[in-house]
Amino acid sequence: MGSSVEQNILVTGGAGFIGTHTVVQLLKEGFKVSIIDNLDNSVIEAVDRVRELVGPDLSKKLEFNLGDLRNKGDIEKLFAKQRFDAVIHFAGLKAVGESVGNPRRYFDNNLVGTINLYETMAKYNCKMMVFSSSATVYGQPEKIPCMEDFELKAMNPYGRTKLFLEEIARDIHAAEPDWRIVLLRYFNPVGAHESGRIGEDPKGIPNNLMPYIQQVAVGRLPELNVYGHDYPTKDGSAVRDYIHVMDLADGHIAALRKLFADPKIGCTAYNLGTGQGTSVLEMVSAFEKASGKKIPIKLSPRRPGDATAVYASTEKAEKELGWKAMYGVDEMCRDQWNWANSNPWGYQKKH
Ligand SMILES: NC(=O)c1ccc[n+]([C@@H]2O[C@H](COP(=O)([O-])OP(=O)(O)OC[C@H]3O[C@@H](n4cnc5c(N)ncnc54)[C@H](O)[C@@H]3O)[C@@H](O)[C@H]2O)c1
Ligand SMILES: O=c1ccn([C@@H]2O[C@H](COP(=O)(O)OP(=O)(O)O[C@H]3O[C@H](CO)[C@H](O)[C@H](O)[C@H]3O)[C@@H](O)[C@H]2O)c(=O)[nH]1
Repeated sequence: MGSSVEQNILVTGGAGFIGTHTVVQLLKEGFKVSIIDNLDNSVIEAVDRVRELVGPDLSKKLEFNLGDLRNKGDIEKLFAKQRFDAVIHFAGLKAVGESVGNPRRYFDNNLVGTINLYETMAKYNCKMMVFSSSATVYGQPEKIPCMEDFELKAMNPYGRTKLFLEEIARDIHAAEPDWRIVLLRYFNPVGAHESGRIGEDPKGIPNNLMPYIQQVAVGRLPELNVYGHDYPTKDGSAVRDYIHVMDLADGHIAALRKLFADPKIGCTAYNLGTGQGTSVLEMVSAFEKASGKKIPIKLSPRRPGDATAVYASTEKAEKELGWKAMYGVDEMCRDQWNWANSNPWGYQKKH
């Protein structure tokens, strides 16, 4: 199903985890794609794998630009040479712990980079944006499932950049109503493309659960620390809404189509989750089942700042974007393992 007119999309951070998976789907859906990425948290091999996955013909519609959103000139160069119909804005730093120790780096990268992007988009009259927000803007939710109209809170500098960037988007739209902005609040993206050719490849020791489990499974790490076993949940471990990265990628296509089709979209937030809560221990056992590997665990104290249970209300995205996650945790673990098993060191050739 290609789009009738070929639309040109700028994807910031397109070499990263969610970016690469989304670019594959965009190309398959008939969009033309330009990536801008400074490769701060990614490698060019990931973009090469995207080309390999979509094949030589669709690869002709993909352009990679090495550039940093903090340098307005890098963005300007792209807009000066071609017209973009919309921007999907993934580029940003995302490590919560690092943001606590170095908030200036987060404010500089995430806020300044995004403001430069808006300025350049406005200058070239490109006023459609899909922005990567996060369930982190719900803080420690008092009620679950999280609904888009809940009060928003930030728990750390990273979360504050997402909250500020949501507020900035709402202010820009309020002042200039011709902007169309979709804020996508991702829950916990996991899994990989079913081919096992692209996936998440964090630098250093992973902070997030699934990349950590995956590195235990391939023998890079000895055991998983399960942070918290005394939460008031079914098995004492914390509950999250894990979502397959390919479902997430398709959520971006749905958001783009909504932007193009609905002049009244304004600036609107949507949750991208499955609506299902899964505990850490349930995730471990689903991964063991998918991989046939035993994951040694150590029950450890709670991680500071973690919420007990977070999952999405998916009604608004279903109703207004016509999008619903298709995959469950078994498929997420199957594809995560497929990626890990064939790329134990990620995109590196060998350690
Ligand atoms: N993965 C998650 O758990 C999660 C959850 C909620 C929200 N998000 C958000 O989604 C977006 C994408 O996340 P991801 O998991 O793909 O992360 P990622 O780190 O894999 O991808 C981000 C990409 O942006 C690039 N980048 C960062 N700063 C840049 C800059 N100034 N200029 C150009 N490129 C830059 C990085 O090199 C990287 O390739 C981020 O904004 C993140 O905060 C991620
Ligand atoms: O080694 C680990 C890593 C994680 N966990 C636990 O696994 C759960 C999920 O943790 P993640 O770090 O994978 O994900 P979070 O829910 O903490 O946060 C992630 O998803 C959020 C959205 O909900 C934000 O976007 C945030 O930036 C992003 O890191 C938590 O209970 C955590 O304590 C472990 O037990 N051991």
